Amino acid sequence: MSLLPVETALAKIFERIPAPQPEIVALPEANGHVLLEPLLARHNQPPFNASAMDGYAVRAEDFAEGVSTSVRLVGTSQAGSAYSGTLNSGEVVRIFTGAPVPDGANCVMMQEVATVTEGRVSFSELPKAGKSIRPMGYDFADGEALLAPGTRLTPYSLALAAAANAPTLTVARRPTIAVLSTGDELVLPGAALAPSQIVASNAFGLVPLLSPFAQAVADHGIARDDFSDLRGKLEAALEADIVVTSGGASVGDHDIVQDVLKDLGVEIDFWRINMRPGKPLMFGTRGKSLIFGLPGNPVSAMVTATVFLLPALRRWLGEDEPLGPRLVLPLAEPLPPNTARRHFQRATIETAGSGATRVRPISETDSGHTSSLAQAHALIIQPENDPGQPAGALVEVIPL
Ligand SMILES: Nc1nc2c(c(=O)[nH]1)N[C@H]1C(S)=C(S)[C@@H](COP(=O)(O)OP(=O)(O)OC[C@H]3O[C@@H](n4cnc5c(N)ncnc54)[C@H](O)[C@@H]3O)O[C@H]1N2
Ligand code: MOO
Repeated sequence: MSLLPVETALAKIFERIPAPQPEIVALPEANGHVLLEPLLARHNQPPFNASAMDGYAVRAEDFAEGVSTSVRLVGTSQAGSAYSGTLNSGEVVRIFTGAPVPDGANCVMMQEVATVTEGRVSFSELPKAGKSIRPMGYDFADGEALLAPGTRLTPYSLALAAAANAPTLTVARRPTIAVLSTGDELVLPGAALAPSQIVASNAFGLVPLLSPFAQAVADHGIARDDFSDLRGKLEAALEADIVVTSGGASVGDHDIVQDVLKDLGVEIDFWRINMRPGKPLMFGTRGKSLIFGLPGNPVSAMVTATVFLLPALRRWLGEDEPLGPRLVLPLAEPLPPNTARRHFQRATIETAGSGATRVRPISETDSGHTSSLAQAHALIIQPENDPGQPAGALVEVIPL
């Protein structure tokens, strides 16, 4: 049986991902979307030379060492209401944080160093040109490209978009996703378990894992290992851009997902990857729909979703780095030798007393062992046939 290398499988998936489609979203709906057009500043920020302090706007040259130390208070500039005149030699204007610096002034002295007596102001420090002034356009200039296409929008970048006066953004349309669990033995959480029944847990991890990248993730529930039940439920699921099944992906007599998919006209691109957990992953397409047949084992389902589906979704959205974040960290303890399959090993990330961050493999490797996956902070990517690594060796990890 030949098993497909992980990279080949990813490349085959990426080949089937459509080019990103534009969609315009208002800022409050834009978090997590990926920009398709650059964010361009629609004005200078700040729009005028602005004071960074509550204090007094002065001409620094009036205070050159040994020269006049007291100036005459002639007015006020506050946020939203500027001082209209020009500051002349020997004059000072009361100013507040964010307010426009009057023409002629080139320095703001904070009020803590000012003394005001009978309409005149003196300072305990020497004013210097440029002090406590944010020049017009200091943050960004009108027309400047602030965020590039491919940027995933965060609360930080959305605050920037608002500051740039952009009420909407052009982003990539997100796919709709249908999740379908398969298996005669499955019951929903909360039910009383009859003998040989298993709680269907996969969808409860997959839906929140995929949701940040999707327009909607619909849980289509459980299909039985019965051709017509599975066919009907898969047919409905195929309305979505992406269909994700779990279970029935292997070689058992009840593993009929692939047969039903073929019957529905799905073209299978590949089946079985050279990795553990997750070997029986299946991928195919029908028209515009992509179908991922994940293994039923709970750890295999979540790991294959992390290794293949998340990059597929990032690619769909046109993200810069479709593989997502990767770290290289030293091992906190030795990593045992690997088999011929690439191993995505559960691990915790810890910060030692010295402050060094290290990754500690979790010895549990069973693909049905959900509690160890829940404890893991990362997956160590251990290459095929790796002879094992000593503590301190650097390994690549996928943070979870
Ligand atoms: N003879 C062989 N047997 C198996 C092979 C093989 O190559 N030859 N591969 C093994 C590997 S590796 C995996 S992974 C599993 C995957 O099997 P399936 O995708 O067919 O999964 P099922 O048999 O349906 O279920 C496996 C296991 O997971 C439980 N399960 C299923 N769905 C859910 C769910 N939604 N939530 C929680 N748990 C679920 C199910 O009850 C089984 O215990 O095949 C190996 N066998
Ligand atoms: O692919 Mo399986 O996940 O090794 O049990």
